[in-house]
Amino acid sequence: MMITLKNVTKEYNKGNIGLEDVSLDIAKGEFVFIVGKSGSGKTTLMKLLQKELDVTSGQIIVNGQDYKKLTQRNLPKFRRQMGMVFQDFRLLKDRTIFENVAFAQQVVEVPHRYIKHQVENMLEMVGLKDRMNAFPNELSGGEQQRVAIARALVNHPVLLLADEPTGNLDPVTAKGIMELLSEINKSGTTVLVVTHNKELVNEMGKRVILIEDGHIEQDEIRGSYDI
Ligand SMILES: Nc1ncnc2c1ncn2[C@@H]1O[C@H](COP(=O)(O)OP(=O)(O)OP(=O)(O)O)[C@@H](O)[C@H]1O
Repeated sequence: MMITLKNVTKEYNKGNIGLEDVSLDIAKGEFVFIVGKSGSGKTTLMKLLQKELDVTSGQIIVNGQDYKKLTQRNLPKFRRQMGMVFQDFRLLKDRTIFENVAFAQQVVEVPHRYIKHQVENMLEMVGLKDRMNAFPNELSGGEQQRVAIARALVNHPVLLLADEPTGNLDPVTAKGIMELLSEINKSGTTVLVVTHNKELVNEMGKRVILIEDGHIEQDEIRGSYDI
């Protein structure tokens, strides 16, 4: 399994429940949509998976690593196995497209001579190699999201977590981004996508997990999103 949650509960201060007694298995290589109303617990799940938050009770195991045994010291290295993509892209505005993607590699101290080659390969995959010297504000929203995806993938993560990756994009661009995520999945990366985009969820015929009030309400292999 890539992801296992066993009876996971996350309780915030003042008794606010983020997730309650959630158990879940996601196999290596799966593509999964996480859907549900605002406040249902989707972001809580993503933050627990990134270990940005700790569980109140229960167990999380990702790629063989039990989160309880993950020390603060090992956390950065562990997180490098995960790529993350957000609704608001989160690119560095004063860096070029190339530098934005290269930055992820400099952080992990990839030898300089490899960086250029790998960054260019990633930008080629997302169709933006010819824009590598542009700055983020010279790109459309969809293009910026492609850069963010290239950045998330440049260290070859086993797991890609995307929180509302198409939330700021028009329907056609959103579809292109979902198709790109699907292609990435086909090359072996496990992909989890939180989204409110019903049309795309229904069109893509992937596994859909519906969260409601901190519980898994529905989990279907080729699911749809009707609520
Ligand atoms: N830091 C926090 N402190 C207290 N309660 C919180 C905190 N973060 C989230 N919650 C509560 O936990 C529940 C789940 O929130 P979460 O952010 O996971 O929902 P969501 O499904 O991601 O919503 P959205 O679609 O609006 O992003 C909500 O009731 C929310 O109020």
